[in-house]
Amino acid sequence: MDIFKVLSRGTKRTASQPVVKKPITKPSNPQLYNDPTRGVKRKRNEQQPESNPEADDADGINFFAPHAPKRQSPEPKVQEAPKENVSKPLLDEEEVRQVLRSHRLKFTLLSSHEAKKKVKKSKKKKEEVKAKAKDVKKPLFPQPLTSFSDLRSAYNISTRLEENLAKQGYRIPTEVQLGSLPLLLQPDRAIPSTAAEELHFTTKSGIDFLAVAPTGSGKTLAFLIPAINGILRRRAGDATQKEHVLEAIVVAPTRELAHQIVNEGRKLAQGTGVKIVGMKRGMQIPTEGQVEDGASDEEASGSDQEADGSEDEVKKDEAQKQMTTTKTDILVTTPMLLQNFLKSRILLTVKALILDEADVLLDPLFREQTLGIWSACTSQHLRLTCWSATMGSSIEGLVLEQLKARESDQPSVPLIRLVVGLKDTAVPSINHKLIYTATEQGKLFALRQLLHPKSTDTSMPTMRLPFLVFTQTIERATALHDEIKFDLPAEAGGSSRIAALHSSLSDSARSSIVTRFRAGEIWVLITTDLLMRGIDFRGVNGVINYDIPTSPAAYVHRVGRTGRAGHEGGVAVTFYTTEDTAHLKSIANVISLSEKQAGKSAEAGVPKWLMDSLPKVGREDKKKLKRHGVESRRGDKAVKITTQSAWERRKEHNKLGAIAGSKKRKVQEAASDTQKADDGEWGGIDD
Ligand SMILES: Nc1ncnc2c1ncn2[C@@H]1O[C@H](COP(=O)(O)OP(=O)(O)OP(=O)(O)O)[C@@H](O)[C@H]1O
Repeated sequence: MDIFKVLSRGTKRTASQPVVKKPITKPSNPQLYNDPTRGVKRKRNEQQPESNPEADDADGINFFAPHAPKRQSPEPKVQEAPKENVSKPLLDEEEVRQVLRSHRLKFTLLSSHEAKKKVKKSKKKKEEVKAKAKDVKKPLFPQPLTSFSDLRSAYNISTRLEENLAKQGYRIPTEVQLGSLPLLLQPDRAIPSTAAEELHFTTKSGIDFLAVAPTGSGKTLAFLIPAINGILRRRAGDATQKEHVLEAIVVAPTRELAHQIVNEGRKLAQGTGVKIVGMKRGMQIPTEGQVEDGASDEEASGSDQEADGSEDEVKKDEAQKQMTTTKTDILVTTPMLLQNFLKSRILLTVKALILDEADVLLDPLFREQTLGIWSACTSQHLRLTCWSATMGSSIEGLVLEQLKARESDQPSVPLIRLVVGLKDTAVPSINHKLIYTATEQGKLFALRQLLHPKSTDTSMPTMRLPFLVFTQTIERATALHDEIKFDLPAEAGGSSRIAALHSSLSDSARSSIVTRFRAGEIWVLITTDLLMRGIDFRGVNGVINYDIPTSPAAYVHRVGRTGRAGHEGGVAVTFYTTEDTAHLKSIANVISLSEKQAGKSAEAGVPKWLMDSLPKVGREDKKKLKRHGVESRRGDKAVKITTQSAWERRKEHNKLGAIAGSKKRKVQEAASDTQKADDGEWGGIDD
């Protein structure tokens, strides 16, 4: 079997691949592949939905199978509108509660602006104020999405979008999709008006939304489907709209993640007429109300018109602007790229602002740029959605504060939070392992044992390539790469199989490494926290925290690069030395909570003696660690990963490089000899 194919094999079936009957192998990750109606006690006389034989065959576990797809015309209409009438009956309240409970979905109304207004009116009556204030955080029980077929039958999504989902091989909604899609597609249908009235809010103008769901649980689809469908729906109501109008912005912390979202979005939007573009340096997008630039433009054009031939020049200028301006419906960007472009410009047309990895986007590192983008989106109809696997209460507080600040210009919109499973825990299907080494060199030794497992290494977990190795700094990533790049034998590809990826590389180098890793050409990718969030490398079998993560959230995101989309067998190894023990407790807590969640003994990842002996980490120390990492790994000295001197290392590498080069040359020579021999035999056809 071709090793490259094995390494790059994805979980999804593409349209071109045939449906193959296979034995039922249900992945264990409870975030995926669940029966969305689990827990619902169905009434006897209830009509059973028709099953979709293809979906049944492919998964064998789709108990609530989608309706057989209606026949479509061979080439569906571009920009097809979502249909208007809705007939699918809703689940009753008891059924809704059962489904949400069994999938561990918890919805909370974080703010209801109307309730606050009422509180203000009755300011004098203290008790009443207290009672109303309690109303502000209330559990909610919105309708769940019982199957992807309901997206069309109950929530009006465009047929083309529904088809694209099926084409991508998505059969059953994940838990975060199950919980969020009805609310984001049609909040007034997902939450009955009586429930909203009871809590003094209305969903007429939509909702703002926070979702906290494990890594690899399908949050990208959960925000892309409503974004694309919202554009199609609005477009259907405005026949005059011919051009692409920027209606949704997705902000992600890294270029790699932004690029990935663009790709996912384009697959979903194929044939719908919705355009998705990734922001680039120097790119122009149409803006309105350019407070500073707009004024000078007017002045300039006024004076131009007075001069001879100026009208033509103005037209030329306009045409030039039009040509260089990128028109799109959805823009995916990093905070820095868009904020640098925006400066004082305003985006009036944007109706959806999506913050992927919202906690880091609203962290001090990116806060200014993210808030800058948010305040540039001045539409009254702007709705915010925030997504992450980890979300501290301070981030929720910040979102609430910002929404309140915009309250005077906005209609009354509730902020609803969805938490899937336990808040801030890693994907439970991963096997977590903490490995102690006394020294830094011990870590290198242990890493080599993982690279070249021997049957005698019983203390070491078995890790299958490919894997990701996280270090604390760029310098350490580079140094570790230098150290181990010749560790794999030349016959297996040698140094070409190991790469380092960090932010000081050029854009093209970064994207080439990501492409090669996705294609299975690179087997060990050494990186920094640049790659810890959002990146979906489906074939990754293991994550090695060569240097400990600097926060529990960083642990969750780093190890979440494996065990994605229900895949079992992912291994997360964290090395720690004596210097790390002071910081380890909060990470050990996440590990033991994840193990418990997976139904394993809490001691499986962290032995009790270790947990008991680890010191509590103080608030200030946590902050310091998050900001600067482990002290001893900063600065020049920390870069040294090996005991060998640079000279010795270089000598050894040169030797290994020469051996690898000579082997490669021999192989090439042998190949060219064969070619020559072949040529000789063939003789050629002379023209
Ligand atoms: N309903 C589904 N059925 C099967 N696979 C799915 C489904 N939804 C998403 N996936 C797959 O799950 C993988 C992870 O999805 P995604 O990248 O959206 O996760 P995420 O929740 O955003 O993770 P992270 O928190 O790490 O960013 C992707 O490969 C995606 O194609």
